Amino acid sequence: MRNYKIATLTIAGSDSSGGAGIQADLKTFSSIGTYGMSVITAITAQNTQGVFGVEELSQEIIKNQIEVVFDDIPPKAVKIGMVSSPEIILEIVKGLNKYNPEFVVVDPVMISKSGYSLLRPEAKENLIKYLIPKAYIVTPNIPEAEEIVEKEIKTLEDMKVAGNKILSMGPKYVLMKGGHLEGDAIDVLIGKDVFEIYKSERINRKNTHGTGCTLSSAITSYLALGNGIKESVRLSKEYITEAIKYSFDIGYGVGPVHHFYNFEKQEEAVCTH
Ligand SMILES: Nc1ncnc2c1ncn2[C@@H]1O[C@H](COP(=O)(O)OP(=O)(O)OP(=O)(O)O)[C@@H](O)[C@H]1O
Ligand SMILES: Cc1ncc(CO)c(N)n1
Repeated sequence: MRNYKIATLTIAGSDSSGGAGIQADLKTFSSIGTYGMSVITAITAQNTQGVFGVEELSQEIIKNQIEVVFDDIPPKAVKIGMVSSPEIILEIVKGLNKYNPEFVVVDPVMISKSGYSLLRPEAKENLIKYLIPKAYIVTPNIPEAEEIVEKEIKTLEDMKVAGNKILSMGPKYVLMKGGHLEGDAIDVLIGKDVFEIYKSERINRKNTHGTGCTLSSAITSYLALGNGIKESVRLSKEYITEAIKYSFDIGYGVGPVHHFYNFEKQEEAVCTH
């Protein structure tokens, strides 16, 4: 059930072409039915063909955005995406410590689909040491997980081993995303007493710009709306699978996934005035 009085926040980078980053996150929040807000960490000049420039925002304005948002509309769940520098990571961790949101979803964004690095190499240490331990759930894809555990991942068994290693770094749950392997798209959820496999058929489409951002924002929304972790991931996997199925050609490169908007009657949305 949608509830526009439940706020969700994305702390991430802007994608000027609207397919990934902040823009994908806000589209997902709206489509699932939470009130979306944003703290922008960096601006990327990006389109379906690649990333052509990045400008990080200052620590001051990032801190300022976090404080004014939390002081006015405390989000129930927060998603963290592109956080490119060690200093930006520390600023965000300070904010999380100050406000203690119930759910923190960390998508450890490192490299864009087009191969552009969105995390400075020197930021990896802070990501692992300070941000991942704050996560309720962390959602690495295969290359990100390989970078975090410093080991190659080729099979489902490798995914389990790496997932457990990441779990030992402090988050409550790890969702290992298998989109980069061959065959079915298999994601694995690992927690202390949780082990779940989410499987969908691989959809043969080139337009997968923003899949990771969309999945982690969907999890953020479903958690905020009161679903448990397994149900949140199940619903999010369903969301991303449909979004990829109906992705479309726009631009000359890797197009975006499609966000569905179900404009139900006003009275069906929970939104008391
Ligand atoms: N071709 C596909 N068909 C079906 N599901 C897919 C496909 N590609 C990815 N997925 C699913 O999409 C979700 C995102 O996974 P993926 O591994 O693509 O994330 P990502 O690499 O972080 O994305 P991004 O490049 O946007 O950061 C996962 O649930 C994955 O299983
Ligand atoms: C700003 C931004 N965040 C995340 C991604 C995901 O790769 C991207 N392409 N751009």
